[in-house]
Amino acid sequence: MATADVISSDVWQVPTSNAFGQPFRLYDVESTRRSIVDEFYRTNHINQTYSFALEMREKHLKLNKRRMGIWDCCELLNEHVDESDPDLDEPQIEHLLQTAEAIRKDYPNEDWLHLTGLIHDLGKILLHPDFGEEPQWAVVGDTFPLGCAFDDAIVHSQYFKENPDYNNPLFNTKNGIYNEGCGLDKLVMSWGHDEYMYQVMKLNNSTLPPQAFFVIRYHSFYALHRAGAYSRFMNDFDREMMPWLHTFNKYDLYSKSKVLVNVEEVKPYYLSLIDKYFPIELRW
Ligand SMILES: O[C@H]1[C@H](O)[C@@H](O)[C@H](O)[C@@H](O)[C@H]1O
Ligand SMILES: [Fe+2]
Ligand SMILES: [Fe+2]
Repeated sequence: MATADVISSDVWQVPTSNAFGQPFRLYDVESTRRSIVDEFYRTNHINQTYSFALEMREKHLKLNKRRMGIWDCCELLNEHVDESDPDLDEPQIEHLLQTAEAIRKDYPNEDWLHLTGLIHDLGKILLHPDFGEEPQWAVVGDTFPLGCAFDDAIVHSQYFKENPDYNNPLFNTKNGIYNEGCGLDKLVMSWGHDEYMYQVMKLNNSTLPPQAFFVIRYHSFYALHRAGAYSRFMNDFDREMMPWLHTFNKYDLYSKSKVLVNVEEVKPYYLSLIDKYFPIELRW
């Protein structure tokens, strides 16, 4: 049998361009999604203040909006497209499965990391009417700490000039209200799907390992995991977790593509992982 024309590879291939044929995470050049993404970051940077983040914690961490299982949430998220993303305009369930399947190819034995891929963006459910239909700027996009100066490494940092915290002397010094080495856990991050999902996992007693919690909580903190900004706030635990965040990011970012995963085909495998690490029904 002739097999020479079948190119198969055992490792997942990192693509060189996104679904629109451009490099990933280009925010400053003309691109298909530029105006949507630009406007997204303008409103995000103006409105994400320290007090707003605290208000949103108060509003959403009671987890009194809905009861459902992890897979139900994946399906519910299907109708939403992320306006902050220059690299993808597919429904979210595809992004979740693309991430998880790419990880699975390279780390066949780390089932917890497959499931982390599947669930990492489920916090975007805050866009749904049952959760108050939060605006995109309060749910998606990169995250950053509040209560200290905004770093230039944050995407579109020019828009922070109109953020009320920018001129608040309590918050606008280098370290603001924090001490170096205090640990990332002490930082109040801009509100969004990362922190929400981290808390959902924690408050519903997921048995996933600490690495999974860390990855989900900080996967949008590009200023840190890509540029090293704010690393002065890390403690030993954070430094131990960090390599997993770097590994995860490769699959989260570069698996975005127009080649879609067949949902029904992989569903039984992911249902078995959900069953292993989560209760049947969670509070959201
Ligand atoms: O546009 C994307 C998207 O919203 C992702 O879910 C988030 O994790 C990224 O940080 C962001 O750049
Ligand atoms: Fe995300
Ligand atoms: Fe993602």
